Amino acid sequence: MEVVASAPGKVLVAGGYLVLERPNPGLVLSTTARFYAIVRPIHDELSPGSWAWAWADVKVTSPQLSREAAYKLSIKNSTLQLTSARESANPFVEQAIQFSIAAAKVSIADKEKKDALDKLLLRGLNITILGSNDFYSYRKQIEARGLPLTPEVLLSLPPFCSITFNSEVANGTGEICKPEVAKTGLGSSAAMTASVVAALLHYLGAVNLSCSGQSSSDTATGQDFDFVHAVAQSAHCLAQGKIGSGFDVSAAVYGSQRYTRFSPEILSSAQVIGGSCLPDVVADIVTRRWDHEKTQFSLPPLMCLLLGEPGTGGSSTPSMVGSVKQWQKSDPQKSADTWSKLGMANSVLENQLRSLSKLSEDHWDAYESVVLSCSRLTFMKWTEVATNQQQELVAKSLLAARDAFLEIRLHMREMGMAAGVPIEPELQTQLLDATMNMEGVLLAGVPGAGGFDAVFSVTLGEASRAVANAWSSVGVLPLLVREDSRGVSLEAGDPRTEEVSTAVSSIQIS
Ligand SMILES: Nc1ncnc2c1ncn2[C@@H]1O[C@H](COP(=O)(O)OP(=O)(O)O)[C@@H](O)[C@H]1O
Ligand SMILES: C[C@@](O)(CCOP(=O)(O)OP(=O)(O)O)CC(=O)O
Repeated sequence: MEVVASAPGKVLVAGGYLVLERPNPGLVLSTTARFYAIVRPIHDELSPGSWAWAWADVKVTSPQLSREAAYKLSIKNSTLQLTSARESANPFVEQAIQFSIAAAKVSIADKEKKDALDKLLLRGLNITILGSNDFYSYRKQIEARGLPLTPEVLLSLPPFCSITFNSEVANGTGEICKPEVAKTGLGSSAAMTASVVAALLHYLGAVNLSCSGQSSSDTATGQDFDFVHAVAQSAHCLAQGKIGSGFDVSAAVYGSQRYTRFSPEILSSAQVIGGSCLPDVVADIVTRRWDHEKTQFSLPPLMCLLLGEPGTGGSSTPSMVGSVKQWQKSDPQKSADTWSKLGMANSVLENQLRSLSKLSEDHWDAYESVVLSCSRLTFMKWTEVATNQQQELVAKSLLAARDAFLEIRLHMREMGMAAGVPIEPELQTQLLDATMNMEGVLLAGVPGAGGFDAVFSVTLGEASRAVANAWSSVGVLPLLVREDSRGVSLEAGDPRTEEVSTAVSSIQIS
């Protein structure tokens, strides 16, 4: 018996910083970049007498990191003890395993089923973790080999490539920092945690994800998904050592959405885990009333999400959040004013994108013809393409969405300036302005907390190709990631065997 579950990476297109405070929403798109967790037993059968054992074996393999970790699992406490080298540890995976097993035990009341669960655990857990190439940056390797910064080069990489590390850097104290995986900013830890939790909870019979279907609207309200979310969110916060807004975990579980954060008090028991035992903490967490809100939201038809890596270096979200919070304290009036303007602009953007989705449902022909015509024109000519009332509505909404986004960027820049952090750095501003002035471009911005990470664009029709070419020519690497509104999903099998048949694998770059 083998269970394979996957969860997507995210792009926060609007609501950065504000989403940290309830009830401000964030608009988050889930992506085609996915993490996969494969769970199978280590032993095919339970050896006689082993039912009385107190410990089970757990093996976690990360082929891309060439890493294998071995643990002993306490059947009574659901806790793990690392038995392999310390370097093999992975806090996100460890918390995901411990929380999932404890949660599965809490969710199963029936004595016979509890015994069956213990027997399954005693057969050991063999967990394999794989992340799509899209989560990792290959820019440096591409440049080092003198290859062009094009999506075609990325496409030629074998799937689930081994991961390269940023070079070790001294941190000023003479200490050598731990090398960090070079990332593209799609929320690898959240997607990885969600995939492990989903696969384990399904494997242990605590949830049934088999009917997860293809559309996120089928799954978004399911109790099973709420259970996966509560467990994944708690494990992720504990491993991360901080409570962010949680939009990344929510997108990994439910897919694209309008997200309002959970009240951080829900995790108060998880924070004091040092004192209380894990099963009690998990019993508390899964019975809490989780108050996060996720409403259906995704890009309207014929729109495309494109990401690019400018390669100007990464940024640290926690320190940027710290600076913004500091500014809120030191200048409450001005910061409240900027937040209120940002909140309004975010809401206009959301409403315009919603009305575009609605127009596409109600008046498809008008919608299609305007969007496709606009995809070949710069925004200044967009009103000219409308020849009837419905078409005019579509063109007006496109322009209103664009204006709202320009306003968002303006206030994000203001916020960055006031807080002393480069939320939309000057170099990015030039790139984003140039992109937003191209034919068929609706939006171009810095996702999430902003900074020097990836940039994104939302384009119309086939315009993404020209944008990708333009980005390549100015040294911005267009990524292969697109929007995919699906959250957690059960897979038919090991993604490596599925992808082998389709992959166009020519050059080895790692
Ligand atoms: N393919 C992989 N297999 C196992 N662990 C991985 C893999 N890719 C990333 N990780 C782990 O995921 C974590 C990423 O966490 P973090 O740096 O917080 O990233 P993010 O900001 O993307 O969430 C790290 O602990 C890293 O070791
Ligand atoms: C500032 C934020 O509101 C958004 C940060 O979004 P990013 O997408 O930049 O996040 P990371 O993947 O953690 O770097 C913080 C939050 O909501 O937790």
